[in-house]
Amino acid sequence: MNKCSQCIVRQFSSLKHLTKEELLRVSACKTSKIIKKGEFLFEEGEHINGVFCIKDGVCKVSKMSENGKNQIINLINHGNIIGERSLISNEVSNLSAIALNDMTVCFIPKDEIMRDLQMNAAFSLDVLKTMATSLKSADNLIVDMAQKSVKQRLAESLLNLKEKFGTSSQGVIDIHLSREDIANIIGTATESAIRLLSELKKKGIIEFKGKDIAILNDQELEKIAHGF
Ligand SMILES: Nc1ncnc2c1ncn2[C@@H]1O[C@@H]2COP(=O)(O)O[C@H]2[C@H]1O
Repeated sequence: MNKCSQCIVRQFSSLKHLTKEELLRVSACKTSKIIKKGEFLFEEGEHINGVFCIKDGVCKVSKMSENGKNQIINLINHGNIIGERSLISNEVSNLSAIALNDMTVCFIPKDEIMRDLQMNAAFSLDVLKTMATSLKSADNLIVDMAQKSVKQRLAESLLNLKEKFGTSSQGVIDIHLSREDIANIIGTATESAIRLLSELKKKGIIEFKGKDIAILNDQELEKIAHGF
């Protein structure tokens, strides 16, 4: 079994604050899992009973509304922990998490994480900091949804995706998203997302390489994102 103390992604998450003894206990009770592209880590309404530490791969966290529309709240990659909110609030998960590509994750059971949260203030504070940051991004998402046009949200999302995932050697944004995923990030119908992407392509601002997208003119996209 891989030891948490030797895990390279630990430095990116709150787990970096755990002591040697705490890490040994976590290593002893965690389970490593491979989650294939398209599989659920957990579903909305499920008792997760622990947290997932993402070692490799990316998942989307999303919520299904009553009218059957799916809103992607965030894309979460390696070095992050997910599932901490419902663990702390002792509720079922408010969101689903689905793998966007093959993932390697470690599941740490609730009892161990609760014990660490109670005993290790630096760890708890870091978990709080992460939750505060994601609350801030959720604030921004609400305002963007209410005040920005779909076109602005698309431009902003493409720039954010490029910043977060970088570009591959082919020059495309280095995360494979379906057109439906893009629509679910910006909160519109898939057909509208496709139409707006084609408009950006016609203007030479982006280009398609297969299903993937390369940004050719960041400045123009910034202008659109700001409503110009
Ligand atoms: N805006 C966000 N940014 C990053 N992570 C989030 C965001 N919203 C939810 N999550 C994570 O997704 C998880 C879904 O299950 P939980 O609510 O237990 O815990 C949540 C967080 O770990």
